[in-house]
Amino acid sequence: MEVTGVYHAYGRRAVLCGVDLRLRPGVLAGIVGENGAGKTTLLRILSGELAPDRGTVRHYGGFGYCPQAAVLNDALTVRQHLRYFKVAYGLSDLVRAEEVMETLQFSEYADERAGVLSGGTRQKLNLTLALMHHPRTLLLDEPYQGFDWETYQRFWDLASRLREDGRSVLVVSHLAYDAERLDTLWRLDGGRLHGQTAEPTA
Ligand SMILES: Nc1ncnc2c1ncn2[C@@H]1O[C@H](COP(=O)(O)OP(=O)(O)OP(=O)(O)O)[C@@H](O)[C@H]1O
Repeated sequence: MEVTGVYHAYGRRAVLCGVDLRLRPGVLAGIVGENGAGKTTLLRILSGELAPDRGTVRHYGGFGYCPQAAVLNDALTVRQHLRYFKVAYGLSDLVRAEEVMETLQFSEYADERAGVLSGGTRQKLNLTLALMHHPRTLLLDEPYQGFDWETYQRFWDLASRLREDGRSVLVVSHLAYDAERLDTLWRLDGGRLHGQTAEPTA
């Protein structure tokens, strides 16, 4: 993924003021920033949900986007969500989705309606829906909110395996607890990305 000169304002409020970012294959990267720094705005632009005022975003291959708030239909079961997304992604089977469910350990909820799931389990489903087509690039907005400690560890194992498999993963969070797990960490401040590691521009 390659991002060049992205600007965005809501009315007169400038939020992004020239964001440049390159994500190579096999890189696990993070963006941190204070509340209101523009992290979600940036991810919405990277995913194509929001058009930037200026600048370009190029994806090389498919990407998955896990938004901060799960977009689930409370009346549908977990399995129905998977079937719906299988069609949307044009997949021939649910093998990858089932693998992710096993890793996150919520396969036993397959026939539960989303409306009765706990916050953490909804987030597991949200993440599975973003991952199930095995995208080249993954964009994750606060992906582990609501996860218990064990699930949190499993999430990072999953992210490491994706990296080993040559995928790129971008995790956006308001806290940098996980800096040592990342290849690259940027801070979003003043509408721009600032490098935080020895190799700031992966
Ligand atoms: N649709 C919108 N219309 C107007 N202003 C918006 C809109 N969305 C976000 N903003 C403003 O843009 C700024 C950046 O918001 P954004 O949600 O991108 O920040 P964030 O870094 O993700 O914050 P948080 O950590 O609290 O989730 C904030 O001041 C917010 O109030």
